[in-house]
Amino acid sequence: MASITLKNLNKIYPNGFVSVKDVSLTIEDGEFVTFHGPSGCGKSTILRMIGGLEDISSGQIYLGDELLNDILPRDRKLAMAFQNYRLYGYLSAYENIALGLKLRNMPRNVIDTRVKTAVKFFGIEDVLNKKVTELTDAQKQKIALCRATVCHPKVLLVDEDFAHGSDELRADMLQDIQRINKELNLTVLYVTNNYEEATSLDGKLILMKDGQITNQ
Ligand SMILES: Nc1ncnc2c1ncn2[C@@H]1O[C@H](COP(=O)(O)OP(=O)(O)OP(=O)(O)O)[C@@H](O)[C@H]1O
Repeated sequence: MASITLKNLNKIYPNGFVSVKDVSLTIEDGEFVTFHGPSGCGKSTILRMIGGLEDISSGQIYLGDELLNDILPRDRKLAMAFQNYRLYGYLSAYENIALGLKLRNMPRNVIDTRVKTAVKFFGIEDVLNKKVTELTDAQKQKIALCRATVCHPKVLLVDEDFAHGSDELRADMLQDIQRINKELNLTVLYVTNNYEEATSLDGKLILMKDGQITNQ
């Protein structure tokens, strides 16, 4: 089950700043959930805590019945699409997509099938053997999404800074993550500062202010 449950989640930084205040929330399996609020309201902090990139000060995060608090990020069955893609320029698109599968010691034929299925899904079969440095930003963005989905995560976490650079890249990314939600049945959590965008997306909208959810 890919539901996410946040129970009384708090994030207090060492300087005493409370970024997330007692947030409780249930996200159902397969939902597309958009977090929106002004800069600094804590929405990215929530995403980073779910992904395991930020320590939790108190509270619990569950994926289905599984408590995630003390599970390493790579073992959480979540994929993250954040800024900079973290692609390796000297490797080919294929090698970048396959990286996580290789680290998990998957058999070569399984890796091959998964990589080819992923590029087909995103319509970029033609770039498989190119080095990342030879790709356009639009292709790099899709390669990053291939890499995020190829490990068959249950949930995809996307921060809006993933699509940086142009409106076109952003529109592409939104289209892709909605397809990932609908066609691959992944639960998607998306963080955005843009109100019009947030209200135009299908699914659940979570509004935040000063570390709290305001529309519950
Ligand atoms: N290490 C830190 N120490 C103290 N405060 C921090 C630290 N990291 C982040 N913050 C503060 O926590 C608050 C929430 O940050 P967060 O990145 O979650 O905001 P956000 O709502 O996603 O905004 P943005 O869209 O600008 O990223 C901000 O006010 C930020 O300044």
